[in-house]
Amino acid sequence: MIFIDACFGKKTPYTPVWMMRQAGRYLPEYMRVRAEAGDFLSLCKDPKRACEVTLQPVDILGVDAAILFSDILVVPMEMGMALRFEKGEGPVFDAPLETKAQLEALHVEEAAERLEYVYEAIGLIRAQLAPEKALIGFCGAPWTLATYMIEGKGTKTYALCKKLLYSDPEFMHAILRKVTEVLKLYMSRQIEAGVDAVQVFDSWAAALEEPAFFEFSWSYMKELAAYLKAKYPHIPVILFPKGISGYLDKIDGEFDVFGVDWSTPIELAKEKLGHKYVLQGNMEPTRLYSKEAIDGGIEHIASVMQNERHIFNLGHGILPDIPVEHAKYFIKRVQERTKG
Ligand SMILES: Cc1c2[nH]c(c1CCC(=O)O)Cc1[nH]c(c(CCC(=O)O)c1C)Cc1[nH]c(c(CCC(=O)O)c1C)Cc1[nH]c(c(C)c1CCC(=O)O)C2
Repeated sequence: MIFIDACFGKKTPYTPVWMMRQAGRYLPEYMRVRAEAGDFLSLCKDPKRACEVTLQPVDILGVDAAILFSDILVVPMEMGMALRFEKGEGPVFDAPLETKAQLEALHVEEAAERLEYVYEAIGLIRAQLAPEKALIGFCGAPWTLATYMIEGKGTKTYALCKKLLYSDPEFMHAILRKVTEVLKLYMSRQIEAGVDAVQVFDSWAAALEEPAFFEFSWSYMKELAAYLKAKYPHIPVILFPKGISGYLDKIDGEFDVFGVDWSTPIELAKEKLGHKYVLQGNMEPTRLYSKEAIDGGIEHIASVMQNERHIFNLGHGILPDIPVEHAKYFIKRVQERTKG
């Protein structure tokens, strides 16, 4: 698998490419299956349909890896927090985490068991995916999951999380420790079900100042990655802490690929981390609105990375109103430009 070779820094015939959020609303085929399923969470819990939408971008766009279709928030949901997705509002936990008793009541082993529908989807996908294409499993970082669990929904200020973090850091650590324990079990089960690589999304890493990032986010990412690398050395681990270009000097730990977000200059990531980790990324996702902008973005990244120790991707998820034709163009142009 060229994607897996690239994760381990091996030379590949071209730079493999996939897109974060590649299974999603910009694809009419996805919208059709979601409508059949009823709603988004029902789709996540339906292994056959989750398999179908995971495979769509591989068939339609020709990406080199599939990413499991699910959501990071199924983990706190199966730990026992009721979750709904509201139109225009995004995810909502109606009873956000406020007290130690609530934390105490959340499940660990049972949560990993209840996520059986994810493992079942992985089995179906791996059986249908072409052998040369990789299947990426994923989870949210403990910090990013904790932001939703504490705020109850997306937030601009992270006020509740930060109030807790600075006023009762021990409680914050207790939350992060419990989530990390579930993620160790969950990612082990994903690997045993058949994923070829795993990515941890720390979408809200940039909410934290430097010492807080290393204490409350990165330490748990590293702990999870080290656990998985010790247990499954053949499975590449990709870490994606979004928006932390100012902290790159202090990034370390046992993992294979560092996900570079679009706000971090790729030259800077290469200088600071390129010798230690394979880099993934980092085209500005809104460049997909224009073919000229796509060409310019690819040219810049390809000329810096030179088809070495690199996986092409966007620097965050694809937006729902991107024309499918432009997404196809991006994938094809990367594969052509990086040949040889
Ligand atoms: C923060 C986060 C979430 N989910 C995820 C993250 C981290 C990645 C990132 O930073 O983008 C991760 C995620 N969510 C989804 C995937 C599937 C795999 C993929 O194609 O990348 C992955 C990897 C499907 C999804 N997850 C969601 C959708 C849209 C649901 C729909 O309307 O069908 C999809 C395809 C819903 C979701 N899920 C989440 C939000 C905030 C939303 C609502 C956003 C919106 O409404 O646009 C939480």
